[in-house]
Amino acid sequence: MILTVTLNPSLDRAMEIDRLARGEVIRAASAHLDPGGKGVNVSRALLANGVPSRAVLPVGGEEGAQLVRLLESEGVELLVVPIAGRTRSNITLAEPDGTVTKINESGPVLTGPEFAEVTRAVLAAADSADWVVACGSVPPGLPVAAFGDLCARLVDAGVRLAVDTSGPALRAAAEAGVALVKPNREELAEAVGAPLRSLGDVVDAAAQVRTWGAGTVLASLGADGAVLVDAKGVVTGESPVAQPKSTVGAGDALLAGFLAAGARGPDALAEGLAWGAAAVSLPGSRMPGPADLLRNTVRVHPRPDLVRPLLPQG
Ligand SMILES: Nc1ncnc2c1ncn2[C@@H]1O[C@H](COP(=O)(O)OP(=O)(O)OP(=O)(O)O)[C@@H](O)[C@H]1O
Ligand SMILES: O=P(O)(O)OC[C@@]1(O)O[C@H](CO)[C@@H](O)[C@@H]1O
Repeated sequence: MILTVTLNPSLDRAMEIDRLARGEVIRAASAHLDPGGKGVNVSRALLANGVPSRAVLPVGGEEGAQLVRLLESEGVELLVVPIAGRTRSNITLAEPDGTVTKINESGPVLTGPEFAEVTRAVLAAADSADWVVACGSVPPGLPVAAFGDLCARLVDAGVRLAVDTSGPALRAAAEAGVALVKPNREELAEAVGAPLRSLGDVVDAAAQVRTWGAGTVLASLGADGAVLVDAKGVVTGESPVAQPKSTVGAGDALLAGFLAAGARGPDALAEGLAWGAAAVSLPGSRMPGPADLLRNTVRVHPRPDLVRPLLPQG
């Protein structure tokens, strides 16, 4: 069983539009409402592929109730912690050329007592988990140090902990000695304070994050694929997508596939890439199931060309 923790979940509203024109009324061609938040998405992807998972999430207000209803209708096993604040709604605007504009609310305050309740739920359920996966932004009101303490408590308890977050929380997780971090290109560049222009830059940055304490770095690079750096070395890979629909949640699908396939080595990276590419081919934050996975388009490189430049950033 893989336990996910989403401290700042969301309702994800995605709309397909012709063109993002500032200051105009834009008519959406279609709209999707999905349960959202990075850990929530990891649980949804695992469930869609028959891997047992439970999701811990604080929820509040009408939006929170709707989020719970959506997740229950998908069959996601939940450990819900009620909070006073209102669960956020995040908006995605997707254009035909694959450009995605995302507007995320900061989310409700998570108070000290509410975080204590989340911590209690996580520690109680972690005993029976193969992995605990803590993902997404740290909500307002919660000090990064408190998030770091949660990571340290789980690591001290012998839990295999994977973290996908950004900014100071990413560094706090690495310093707590988590088994795995999954930054994307921007998050990794911000963590090391330098732009990443080639695969070699990514490998160097990942190596730096490992010196802070993280065991494995799985760096996701959008259309450039992903880079896996661990004690055994470096593996890279990619899986081209002919018609990207929405990249939202692709990183969560990549992480879910990597964990589902054992979380080490080229085979797990290849599985993660298949899940990430499949998520990109689906609209909104929809997570792929077995019928969406095209494993034969995945390429992994145990001896990668590290001078290969990355695609220019949009
Ligand atoms: N345009 C694309 N073409 C092919 N594969 C893609 C594309 N975008 C993303 N992917 C796949 O999805 C994975 C995750 O993408 P990305 O690096 O954008 O994650 P992310 O920023 O963490 O996403 P999110 O936070 O929305 O989950 C990549 O490693 C890659 O395998
Ligand atoms: O604001 P955060 O917590 O960083 O990210 C939240 C979010 O953008 O991440 C998921 C995609 O990975 C979406 O479901 C959700 O809206």
